[in-house]
Amino acid sequence: MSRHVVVRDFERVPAEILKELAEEGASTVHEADGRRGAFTPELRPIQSGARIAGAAVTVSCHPGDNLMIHAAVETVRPGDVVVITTTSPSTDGMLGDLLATSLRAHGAIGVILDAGVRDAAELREMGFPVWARAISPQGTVKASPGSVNVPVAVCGQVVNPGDAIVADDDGIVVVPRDRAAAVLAAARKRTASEASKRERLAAGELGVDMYGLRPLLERLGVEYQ
Ligand SMILES: O=C([O-])CC(=O)C(=O)O
Ligand SMILES: [Mg+2]
Repeated sequence: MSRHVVVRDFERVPAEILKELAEEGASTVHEADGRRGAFTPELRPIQSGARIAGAAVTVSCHPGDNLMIHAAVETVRPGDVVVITTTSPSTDGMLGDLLATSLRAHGAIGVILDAGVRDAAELREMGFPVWARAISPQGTVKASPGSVNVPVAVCGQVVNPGDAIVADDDGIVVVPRDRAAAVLAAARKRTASEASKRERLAAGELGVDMYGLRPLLERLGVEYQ
């Protein structure tokens, strides 16, 4: 039988860094990390306008079974984002307002769920953000072992416990813990340069001039008629 574990303690990206990563948002953070870390876009937010960054608590569940989400709750610390996946694809509604209430009571600020979510209206009402593969009433059981706070692969990315998860209306990005401070510095720079570009574009300046793209268009053989 394979070994299943619940890891209680691990290092997290510091809260000051997470707070600022949330302000930068998923797309900027992804660019700032050399276009790394973006989840493929199958997981969609069930609400709009939520923008969070937190340290990952990871949960690997048997499909159709939410036992390990319950086991994960006591490992959550304030500010964490719970990243849940299943060992084979599932859209069953593994988490709803009750589990969200329990996770929130221990400090979770949101959930990334590579499976189905339910009680969508109640979750929106609670203001508890969830990104999920599906919304589904399909219930799940509590019967199979899994693991908590081990590395998980979700939507093309590996998430280690304690990594930074940044999620908003654009999607989800993971930043490895040891790169988070450097990525934040790069994101700040990018945001500053975007502010001046935004002003110039609003004033009518053309991207082809601002980015110096005319020689490129010419080199590529694009003819103006
Ligand atoms: O209880 C469950 O299995 C999932 C759910 O609906 C909830 O957390 O509210
Ligand atoms: Mg429910």
